[in-house]
Amino acid sequence: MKNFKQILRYLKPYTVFVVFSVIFVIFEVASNVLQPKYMEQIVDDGVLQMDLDVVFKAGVMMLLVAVIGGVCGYISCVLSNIYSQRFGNSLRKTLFRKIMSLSAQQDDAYTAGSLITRMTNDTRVVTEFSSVFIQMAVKPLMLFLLGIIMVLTIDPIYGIILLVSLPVQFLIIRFFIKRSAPVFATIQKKLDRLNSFAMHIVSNNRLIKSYVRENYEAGRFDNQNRDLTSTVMNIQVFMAILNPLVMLILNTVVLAVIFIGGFQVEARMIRVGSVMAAINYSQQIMMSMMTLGGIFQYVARSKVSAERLTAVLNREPALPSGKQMIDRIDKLSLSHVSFRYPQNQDAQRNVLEDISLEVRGGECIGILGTTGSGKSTIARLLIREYDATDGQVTYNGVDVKDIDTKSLRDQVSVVFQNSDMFSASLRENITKGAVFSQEDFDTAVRSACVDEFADDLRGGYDAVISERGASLSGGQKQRVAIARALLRAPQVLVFDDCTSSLDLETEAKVLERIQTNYRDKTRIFISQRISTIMGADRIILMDDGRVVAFGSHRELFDSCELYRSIYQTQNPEGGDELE
Ligand SMILES: Nc1ncnc2c1ncn2[C@@H]1O[C@H](COP(=O)(O)OP(=O)(O)OP(=O)(O)O)[C@@H](O)[C@H]1O
Repeated sequence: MKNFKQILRYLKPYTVFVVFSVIFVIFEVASNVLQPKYMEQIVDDGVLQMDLDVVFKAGVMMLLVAVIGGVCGYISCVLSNIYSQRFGNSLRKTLFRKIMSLSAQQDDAYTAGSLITRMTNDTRVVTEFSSVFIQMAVKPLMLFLLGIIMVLTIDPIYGIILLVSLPVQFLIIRFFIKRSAPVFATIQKKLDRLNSFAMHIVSNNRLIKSYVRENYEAGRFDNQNRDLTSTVMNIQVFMAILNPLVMLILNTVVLAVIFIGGFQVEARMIRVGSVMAAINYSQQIMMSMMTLGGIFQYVARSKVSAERLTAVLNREPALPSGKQMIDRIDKLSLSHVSFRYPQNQDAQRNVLEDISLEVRGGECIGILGTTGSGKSTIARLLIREYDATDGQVTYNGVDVKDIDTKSLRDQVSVVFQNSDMFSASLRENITKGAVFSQEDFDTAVRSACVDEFADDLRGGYDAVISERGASLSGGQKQRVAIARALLRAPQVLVFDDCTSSLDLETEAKVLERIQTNYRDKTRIFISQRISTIMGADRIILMDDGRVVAFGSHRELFDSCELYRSIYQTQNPEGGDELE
C-alpha cells in the first residue's frame, strides 16, 4: 500500500479535476437512484389509477433526470480522463529521468526490456486505475449504500433478502480476487521477460541472420509467448465464471423480491410500483457490488505495477554526483586503485589490482595490454561509470566522487570501441551536445577522417544514419565517434581501442592529426596494438589487471621482456630492432 500511496502522490497536482469528477458522479448517482422512484410513481399513481397526467409528468421528470445524470456522468468521465492522462504523463516523465540518472552499475541490475515494460505497461496500469477508480469504486459504492437505504425505506423485509444474498456474493468475489491477484504479478513478470527477449532479438537481428538462427530464436520466442498467453488465458477463463455466478445470485434475488412482493401486493400490503422499485434497487445494489469486485482486480494489478514503479523511482543513485565543478584538468591520477565489478563481488580476483598512475595536463599516455587485462575498466573509472573498490581516482587532487558528474563528463570524453550511433543525420551524430564553430567542426571531422567518406554518402553530412549506425561500416562508425568526442573539446580525451576497425593507413592519419590538432589536450590511447600507442609520451603495459611496466616506447623496448615480445609479434619483419 505504501508503494501505491507514493505513486498516487503524482496525482496531487490534478486534485481539482478529481474533486469535480467526484462531484459530477454524485449527480449521476443521484439521478440513477431517483429513477426507480419516478417509475414507482408512474406505475402506482399513474398506470394503476389510470391517471395519464401523472404518467406524463413523472415520465418527463424521469427523462429529464436521466438526461442530467447522463451529462454529469459524461463530464465526470472526461475529467477523470484528463487527470489520469496528465498523471500518466508526469509519471512516465519522472520515471524516464530516473532511468537516465541511474549509473551503469544500476543499469546492469535491470534489463532494457524490464525498464521499458515499467515505463509503458506499468504506468498504463496505474494510470488506468486512477481513471476508472471513480467509475468503478466511488460511483458503485454510493449506488450500493443509497440503494440499500432506498430498499429499506420501501420495506425492511427486502433487507432480509439482501442480508442473505450480499455476503454470499461478497465471499464469491473475494475468492476470485484472492486467486487471481498473484497471477497478475506473474503475468507482469512474464511480459517483462518477453519484452526483454524481443528487444534482445530485434537488436541482434543481423547476428541472428548471419548464423541462420531465425527459426531457433523464433521457437524460443514462441515458447515464451505461449507461456504468457496461456497464463493470461487461464486467468481469463477462471474469471469468466464470476460473471454468470453473480448474475445467478442477482436473478435469485429478483425472483425472491417478486415472490415476496407478489404476496404483499395480493395482501394489499404494498403496491406494484414499489415492488418494481425494490427490484430495481436490488439490481443496482448487486451490480454495484460486482463492479466493486472489479475494482479490486484493478487494485491487485495496480499494486503489482506500483511496486515495480517505485522499485525504480526509489533507487537512489548508486554513485551520487559530487558538487565540485571542474573546468581545467592539470593532473589526473589513480592512486592504488583496485576494482571488481559489482555483479562479480564474489569473484576470486579483482579486475584491476593496485593501479597507480599520474598524468599531467597535455600529456599523451598509451595503455597497452592483452585482452581482458582491464584497460577499458580504467576508462570507465575515469568517467565514473563505476567507483573504484579500493583506492582513489582524482582530478587536480580532488576525489572524483566529489566532482559534479556532468562537469566531469564535459571535461573527460571516452570513445569506446563500439560507440553507438543515434538515428539522426551524420552531422547531428557528430555535433550532439557540442557548442562549436564551423572551424571546430571542420578540424574535428578532418582529424577523424570523417570528411573522407562523408561526401560519398547520399546527402553528405545530412545523410540519415539508420538505427545503431547500421548504414555505416565499423570503421566509419569509429571515425564518427572520434569526431564527436573531438568536437566537444574536453580537457581529457580517452580513445579506447576506437581505431581498431580502421586500416593501418587511415589509423596512422587519424592518430597523427589528433596529436597535431589536439596536442594541448590530455590524450590517453588504449589498445592492444603497439602501433596505436607507440607515439605516446609514456606507455603503461598491463597484464591481468596489473601494471607490468611504465615508460616510453624506447624504455620499455629496452627494459621489458613482455613489451619486446609483443612488439616482435606485431612486427614480424624487423621486430628485433626498434624503428
Ligand atoms: N560490465 C561488466 N561486468 C562484469 N565484468 C566485466 C564487465 N566489463 C568487463 N568485465 C570483466 O572485466 C575484465 C576486464 O575487462 P576490460 O573490458 O576492462 O578489459 P580490456 O583490457 O579492455 O579488454 P579488451 O582489450 O578485450 O577490450 C574482463 O575479465 C571482463 O570480463
